[in-house]
Formats: sequence, structure tokens, C-alpha cells
Amino acid sequence: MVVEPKAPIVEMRQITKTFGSTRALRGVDFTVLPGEIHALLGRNGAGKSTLVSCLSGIVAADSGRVRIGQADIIANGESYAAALRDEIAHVQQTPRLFDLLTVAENLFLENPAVRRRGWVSHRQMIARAAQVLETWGIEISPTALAGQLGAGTRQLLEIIKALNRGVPVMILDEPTAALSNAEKRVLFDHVRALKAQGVSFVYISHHLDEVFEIADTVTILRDGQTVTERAAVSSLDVETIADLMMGQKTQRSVREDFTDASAPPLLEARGLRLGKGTVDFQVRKGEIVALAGPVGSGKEDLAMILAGHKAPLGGRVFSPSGKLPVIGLVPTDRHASGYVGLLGVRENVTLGGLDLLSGGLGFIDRGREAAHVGDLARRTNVIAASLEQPVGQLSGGNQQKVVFARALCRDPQVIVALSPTRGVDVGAKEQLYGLLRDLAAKGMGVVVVSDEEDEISQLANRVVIVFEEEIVGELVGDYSMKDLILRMEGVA
Ligand SMILES: Nc1ncnc2c1ncn2[C@@H]1O[C@H](COP(=O)(O)OP(=O)(O)OP(=O)(O)O)[C@@H](O)[C@H]1O
Repeated sequence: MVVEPKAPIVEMRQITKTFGSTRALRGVDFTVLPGEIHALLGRNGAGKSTLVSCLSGIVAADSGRVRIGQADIIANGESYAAALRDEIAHVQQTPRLFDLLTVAENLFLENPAVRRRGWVSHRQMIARAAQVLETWGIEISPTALAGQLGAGTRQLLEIIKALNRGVPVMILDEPTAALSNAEKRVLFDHVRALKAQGVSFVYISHHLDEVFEIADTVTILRDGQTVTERAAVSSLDVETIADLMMGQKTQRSVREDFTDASAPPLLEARGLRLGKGTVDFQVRKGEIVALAGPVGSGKEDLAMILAGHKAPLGGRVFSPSGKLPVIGLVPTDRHASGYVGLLGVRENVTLGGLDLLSGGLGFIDRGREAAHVGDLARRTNVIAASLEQPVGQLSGGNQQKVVFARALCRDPQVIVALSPTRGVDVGAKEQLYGLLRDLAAKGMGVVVVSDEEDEISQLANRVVIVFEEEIVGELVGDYSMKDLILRMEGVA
């Protein structure tokens, strides 16, 4: 029997898109078959989000042809979002839930349970939402307000909402960024089940391990152009993909140890109460220490308390030398609390040390500001048109570098970085790792909170395992990747 090749469900040809002077897409071809999980890869700024936005109609392409199923849609600058509503669901990087609506209302906003005469039945909607939450193993009330939920739950709800729409093509842009390992497993199970029913997925991720686990095919973009189109994932390995994304051979860095064991700790915590348990912790000069553990373990709370951004339920944070060091913070969600998108690089960085740059009478000393911000932008490798370019326009990697520059604005002795490379491509990742190592080499104490084994093993000289608001173990020195993975999975 001859197997007929399936007709594509998505066909994009020669798509171009320019934003001002940025040529985001320069003649990109992209094809997806029915029932295929197609990974779309590329460095930050390669054009992935723009391409899928042209597909879902959020952005109108300048030129090119888009075909979905049998329907030819000419991308001639007109918005065709309405035509696509029944064909495509697009889950974007940042959840777009309505904070003041309940979980149930958010889930069924587009197809609410309706009784006779068009009244919405809240009782039915809540019952249906409870059912959905149970299948996904999410332990929250359907009547909770979306604004009160954690990042992981918000992201899952956004995905569930899209999956429930029953469309043939789903775009998932960095869907696991805020998810725990367990939540990721549940998501992948659902994705596989829908794939078996013939649903196609466009999957954008900076986690290559996920791509190997879930995707069938891969397209790689570089500088707005296709460098690999629809290759079988099984025909590629991680190094080849990284090289294709970068356009050159990538050098993986190795961890170094700059810990000054002879000096007293820079920062110490004793008897800290995060919840149930108490925690003792210290970080030394030149040390890179990672806090690892499942979502909800308390590792983020511990980091925020150390950084002085959250009060503990008990216990104290102090410095053996008497004076608390200056601490820089890289918060976990850069979109929500890391930068102000409409402000430029200069203003964002200055926000980290307004008082320091004050020239008296509450005015900023512009000369000092320009020199200091320029220096920080260079050290953190920020690439922007100018220091005045709005940070919202920068690629994810450059936005994160601005967040680092802001954290360094006051010349801290300790830096606390939560998920320091979330949503950041391999190239920018290496640069940020280089920066953190550099800071440690100069004697700074570095505390990193991470869910990524690879990141931890490349950076941290010491890994502190947090579980149920207590420290349950530690890996020091020459620990292996296997030790780390086992400890992070809860095996003692
Ligand atoms: N609304 C916009 N205004 C100006 N420039 C934009 C806009 N959207 C995207 N760009 C620019 O277009 C280019 C491609 O961006 P895009 O977001 O598509 O990349 P990406 O591959 O999705 O990156 P990331 O991995 O960071 O999400 C970048 O240079 C980006 O700065």
C-alpha cells in the first residue's frame, strides 16, 4: 500500500515583517502537517514569536502567503484574526488572564455555560471548571480570583483554556516556563493525547531537552530567516541544533570555584521560618550557591527573604561583619517585576539605584548616570539601538540583561538571581553564566534559584536542596549531574 503524504495544515511562504528598522522576518517558509508536534527554535530575537503571531493573526505580515487547511489567506497587511478564530489557538509567553475574574470565568469566557434566554449559568460553569481542574490535578477553587494565583497555575490555566477550544492548530510559546516538573508531565500527556486526535502543535521552547521529548519535527530560525526547515528531531542532536541556532560552534562553559573559605560569610540566615520548618543558610565571598527544589518548596521565599524583599515568619538575616551587605535582586518574572517595558534601558537601570545617582535636591546627576549605566550595559552585554530604546522592544535575552544591570546598579556584594535565564536563548545564557562567574571571581556572593539541572551544574559550587520549607540536603564541590538530578527528584 502506498501511504499518501498528508496535506499540510499550515503553509507559510516567504513571510516578511519589519518593525521600524528591525527586519524581524526575511522570507520565512514554515509548514506543519496534521497531528505533528513541530518545534520552532531560534535564539532570542530570531523571529519565532513574530512568525507565529503572523500565523495567528495577532501581527499582520508585510508580505508572503499563509494557508491554513484549505483556506488561502493572503498576508497583505490586512488583519485576518477573525477568520482564524476557529482554526488556531495561540498561547503567548505571558498569560493573559483577567485578574478580577474567577478561574471558572476565565476558563469559559469564550464559551460560557448558557441557560435558556441566554443567561449564563454560573453553577454549571463552576462545576465544569471543577471537573477540568481535577483532570489536570490542579488544587484550586474554581471561584478563586485569577489575580491571586501563582505563575505556574496561571500559565496552566491559559494553556487549558486554549486546549479546550478544540481547534486543529495550537501554538504554544514557551509553555513550560513557569511550570513544575509534575505540571509539565501533565501538560505533555494532554498534548500527546490531542496529537493522537490529529491536532497539530507549533512548540516554541528554549529547553532543548523538552524538544527532544515531545517534538517530531523542528524548524530553526536565525536572524529572521529559516536555516533548517521541518527536519526530523530524531536526525539532530543538541550540539547540532545549538550550532544551527547560533550560526557557529558553541562552547559550553564549565563551572569554576572562586569561594573564599577563609573570610567570614557575607550573609547569614539563622532559624529562618519560611513555613513549617526553619532554615540556616550562608553565602561566602566568591561563592555561587544554588537553591533547588520543587515548585512550592519555599526556595523562592528563602531567596526573597535573603534579598530583603520579604519578611520571614521568624529568625534573622545578618552579616557576621555587622553591616548588612548591599544585595542586588534579579526577580523571577521579569515581565511583571523586572523592567518597565515603555521605559528605556537607561531609566530601567537607574531605577535600581535612584538615590545613588542623585545629584542632590532630588535631581539625577545626568553625567554620572550616563557613565554608570553605559558601563553596566557594557558589562552585561546589553544590545540595544541606544540606551533610550524601550526595554519592551528588546529580545528576551536583552531584557534579562537589563534586569541584571539594574540589579548591579548599587554595586552589590551579594546578588540573588531567581530563574536567571528563563526564556533566554543558548547564546545569551552563556553570556549571563559568564557574568555571574565574573561577579563571583570579583568576590561577590551569588545565590541562584533554578529549576534547571543543567544551569545549576554549570554554575553552582554548592547546591542547597529545599523541600517543604526546609533545607533537606546539600551537594558540595565535585558533585555529578546524576547526584543533582536524583536530589532534585527527591531521592536522598
Ligand atoms: N512590536 C515590536 N516592535 C519592535 N520590534 C519588535 C516588535 N516585536 C518584535 N520585535 C523585534 O523583532 C525581532 C524578532 O523578535 P521575536 O520576538 O519574534 O523573536 P523571538 O525569536 O520570538 O525571541 P524570544 O526568544 O526572545 O521570544 C527582534 O529583534 C525584536 O526586538
